[in-house]
Amino acid sequence: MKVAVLGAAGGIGQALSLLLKNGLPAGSELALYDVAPVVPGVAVDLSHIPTAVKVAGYGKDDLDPALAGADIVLIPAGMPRKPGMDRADLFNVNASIVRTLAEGIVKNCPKAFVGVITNPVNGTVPIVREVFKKAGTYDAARVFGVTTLDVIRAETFIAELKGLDVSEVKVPVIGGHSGTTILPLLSQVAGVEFSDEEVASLTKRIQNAGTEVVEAKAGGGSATLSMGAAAARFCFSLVKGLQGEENVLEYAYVEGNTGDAEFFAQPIRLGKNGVEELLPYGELSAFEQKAKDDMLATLEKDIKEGVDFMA
Ligand SMILES: NC(=O)C1=CN([C@@H]2O[C@H](COP(=O)(O)OP(=O)(O)OC[C@H]3O[C@@H](n4cnc5c(N)ncnc54)[C@H](O)[C@@H]3O)[C@@H](O)[C@H]2O)C=CC1
Ligand SMILES: O=C([O-])CC(=O)C(=O)O
Repeated sequence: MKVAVLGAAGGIGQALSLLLKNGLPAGSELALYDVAPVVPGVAVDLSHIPTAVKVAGYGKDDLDPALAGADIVLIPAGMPRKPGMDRADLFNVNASIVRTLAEGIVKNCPKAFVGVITNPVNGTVPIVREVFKKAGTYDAARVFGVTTLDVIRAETFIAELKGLDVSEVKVPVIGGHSGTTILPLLSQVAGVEFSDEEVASLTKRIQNAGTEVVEAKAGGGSATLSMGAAAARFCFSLVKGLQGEENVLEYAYVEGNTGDAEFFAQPIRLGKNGVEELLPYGELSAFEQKAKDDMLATLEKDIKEGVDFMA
């Protein structure tokens, strides 16, 4: 198993790479790519951890060898937010970074599973699709926008509020990955009752959790450690699917079949081919139905921005 992390020297990249070094199956290879000159050092540093995962660092001009033969590619490359910015404000800088990296994937490992972390996810995932389409190698089952951070935040906040064991809390989060496009389905959380006020305030907190971190970091970036944990969790699920484990379920932003928007985060079953099955997100409460109807125009605009960038 070879996993490539593109943007590996960044805040997310380093946290994620550490978790992968400690958690990938024995015999795996971890390829760390970044344009920042520190990346070989990050690889050397991680290589001193005694696990059976081989780490190599690749600088600016070595995207091709970093990607050659990769089974999974995770992309946390690009600029993070500062206070006062929306994720959409990152599009101009990050769109071309994602395009360049996707072109490298198409050239070197067109069958890899691609997990896109770079914001704005709502628009960067369509860019990856368009790059693959141009090359004639697009497979919707292999391209994922990583929305796992929304899921783990929802689990954490609900467990805190209700005094539950967080490992037992499962929360569906659908839609996109910014503001109101993030839609937690609190009506589907098993064994928990919420008042209308709790639904309203928890939904808002989950939607604004990224901004909560951006403001607390006061200009020093956005979520990196929790995102590293979220991306590692998603990657380990991809690995389990690849290895033939059954019933590996996750939520991710994919070109799916909900009929809501071209790309939409929904439940998926992972397997050897990536998305083995697109699953329905089930029944929505009146609150959730309205929130979904209200956000679709924003999500569609975000998707169109990515598609138009490649036109
Ligand atoms: N999907 C999600 O839930 C989340 C997404 N993000 C996004 O992830 C991205 C990265 O965030 P951080 O790690 O905090 O930023 P960072 O600034 O700490 O790291 C970004 C890294 O990308 C590298 N980079 C820039 N251009 C590159 C290129 N062409 N090829 C390879 N590497 C390149 C930089 O050198 C840097 O090391 C941001 O766009 C951020 O908004 C952040 C948190 C959650
Ligand atoms: O808020 C941001 O800019 C980073 C992000 O996507 C998140 O933390 O969910």
